Amino acid sequence: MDNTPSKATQMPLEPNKHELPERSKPSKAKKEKAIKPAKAPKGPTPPRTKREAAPPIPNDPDSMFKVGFLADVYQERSSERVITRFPPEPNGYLHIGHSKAIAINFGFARYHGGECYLRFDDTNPAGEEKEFDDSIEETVRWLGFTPKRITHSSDNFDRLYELAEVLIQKDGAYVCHCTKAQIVDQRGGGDGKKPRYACPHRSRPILESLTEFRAMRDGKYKPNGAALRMKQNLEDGNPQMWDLFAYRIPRKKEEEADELLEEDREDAKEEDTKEEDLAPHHYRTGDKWKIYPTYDFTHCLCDSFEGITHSLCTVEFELSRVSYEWLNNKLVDHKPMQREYGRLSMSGTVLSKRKIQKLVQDKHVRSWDDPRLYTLPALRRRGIPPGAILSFVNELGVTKATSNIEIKRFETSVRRYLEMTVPRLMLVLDPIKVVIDDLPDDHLEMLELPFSKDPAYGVHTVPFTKTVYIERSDFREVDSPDYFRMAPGKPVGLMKVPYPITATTFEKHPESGQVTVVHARYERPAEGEKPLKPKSFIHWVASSPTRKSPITAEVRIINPLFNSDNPAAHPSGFLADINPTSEEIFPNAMIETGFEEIRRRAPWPAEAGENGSDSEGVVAGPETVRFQGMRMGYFCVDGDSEAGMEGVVLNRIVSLKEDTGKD
Ligand SMILES: Nc1ncnc2c1ncn2[C@@H]1O[C@H](COP(=O)(O)OP(=O)(O)OP(=O)(O)O)[C@@H](O)[C@H]1O
Ligand SMILES: NC(=O)CC[C@H](N)C(=O)O
Repeated sequence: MDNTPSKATQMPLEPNKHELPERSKPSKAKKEKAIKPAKAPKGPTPPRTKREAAPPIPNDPDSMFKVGFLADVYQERSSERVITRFPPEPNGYLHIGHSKAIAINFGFARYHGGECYLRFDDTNPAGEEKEFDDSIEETVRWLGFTPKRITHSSDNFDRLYELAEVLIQKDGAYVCHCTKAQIVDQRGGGDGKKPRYACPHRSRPILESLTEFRAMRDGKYKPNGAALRMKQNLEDGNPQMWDLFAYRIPRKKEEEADELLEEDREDAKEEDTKEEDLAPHHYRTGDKWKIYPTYDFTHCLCDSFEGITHSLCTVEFELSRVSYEWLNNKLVDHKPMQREYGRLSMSGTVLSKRKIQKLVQDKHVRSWDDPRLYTLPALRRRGIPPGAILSFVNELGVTKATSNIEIKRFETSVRRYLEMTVPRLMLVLDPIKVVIDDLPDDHLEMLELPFSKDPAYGVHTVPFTKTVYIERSDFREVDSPDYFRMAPGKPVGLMKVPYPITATTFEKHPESGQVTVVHARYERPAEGEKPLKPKSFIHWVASSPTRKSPITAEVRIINPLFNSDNPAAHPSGFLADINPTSEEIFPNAMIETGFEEIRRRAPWPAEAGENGSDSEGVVAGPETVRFQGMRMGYFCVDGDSEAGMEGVVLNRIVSLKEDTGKD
């Protein structure tokens, strides 16, 4: 029997989601007012975009449960203790969309004083792995949720099998040997518009189906040679009632045709031919089973076994609600209530496992957790705090409509969160040396810098010496009246340094012509004179071997991985839409010494889920070392860093929302 996927809403030929793409996702100053954009020389220019208009952050992190869709869902069934589940298939890493499902399922239970289980929906052995199981669990904990129980659909394989026999005995299922084409025809053809008619096997005697089902179990049939179908209602207008599969004999390698890339499609076919007779190996049950229950048979029953009260899933399962209830009514007493909410999808990126795999395989990105991706491990590595993700989801709210979100909006939300939470320090991405000639060689002044606008964060000290480094883009060889940073003859403030400095001369590399050193004068006023007031202040770091300053680092600036909002729609394929400057590397960045304290105190502030010492959270990784690099953005330490203060690698989490000069 051919198992090629088909349009689910019209023709639910194979009830496993991998065989049913179409049940599927909707096609898927002291503000320095004086600082003006300047034509900077090469190098990073501090961000100067206007403040993005963004919706206000709901003050209440539980607002999504108090009003709207989820409040209504609760009202429908409020008399029992709430039990929910988050049911991922362990066949890949979770992505941003899953954070909504996690926030909803775990959050709903927590809000109502109930419990939520993490259930691995492992009914499709091809592609499921323990590695994904582990990663998913860690991600859920990283988001700050503790599953009350961790279960697997496969825990119930014996019980499900027994119930399948019961269903046959109740004349509610039959073994079918039709080909895919025959089944399509029985269901009214490809568009479902022709008359529907019963499968010839539908009327076979109960005992015969029972014998054949046992034969399926015992290996008499090759993959797809027979299937157990539910005897539903062909008259019903809902395709989810047209005798869905309950059990199937899968091939070793399954196609996920909804996501299959053209180039992979050919490979997959070849492999399928070679391996088609091999039974798949399940990562938990091994080779015990040759037959596997479908999603439609499994999910509702497992929900019932676990005492789930509210089974919350995404809208593509709305039509499935009827079959969900039909089967539970036939076989079990406890009846969970399925309700469907809108998916969260991100534009400007790809979330499909196969596409991400291709990006990794072809080395467009380093790995599945490359910070340019929108898998949750990638967002974690990029330094986005779990709280920022939850706040983003809460901000969007929950309705039945799909939230199609632009990367820009997500970043605005993250930026706002970081602005209120992380400490600040000075970091120079692309340094240029400044020698303040009139300061003594051994000048060492310790200056106090606050870690935040919030005094609770405290202060730290940084050395100020004769040699400092500033951002290359903060210097211009030729001054102009509309330029307010460093240029010959123009005083500029160094943040928190008592007096301004004025560039006097500069040296250039004979070949590259690049400025190598700027010489400056310290504008200490003579007795009785008023100090000069610079029009702008720039960030800097000092050179002080005794104070171990600066700390050097490689900084990776994360830009969008794709040029367009819809990479999948690119006529030459999504790979053709890759942004060649999705990652900019600054190998010689410099950080001031406050970094040591931030690193020591991380996670600072502590985030739910990053509480390394607590067995329920996850071990705080390098990404929990987060700070605002003043005027430059928000940064975190990348796992590629070495352990000490040498070999630090930073990722820029997001740029700053404000124009330059914000202290
Ligand atoms: N984009 C999304 N928005 C909201 N919820 C989602 C999204 N994607 C998956 N979910 C929900 O997360 C839960 C676990 O999903 P699972 O990993 O099994 O789904 P999936 O549809 O295979 O995901 P994928 O997008 O990786 O194909 C399900 O309840 C599913 O409905
Ligand atoms: N009902 C659901 O939440 C569906 C979960 C299921 N693992 C999926 O395919 O997406």
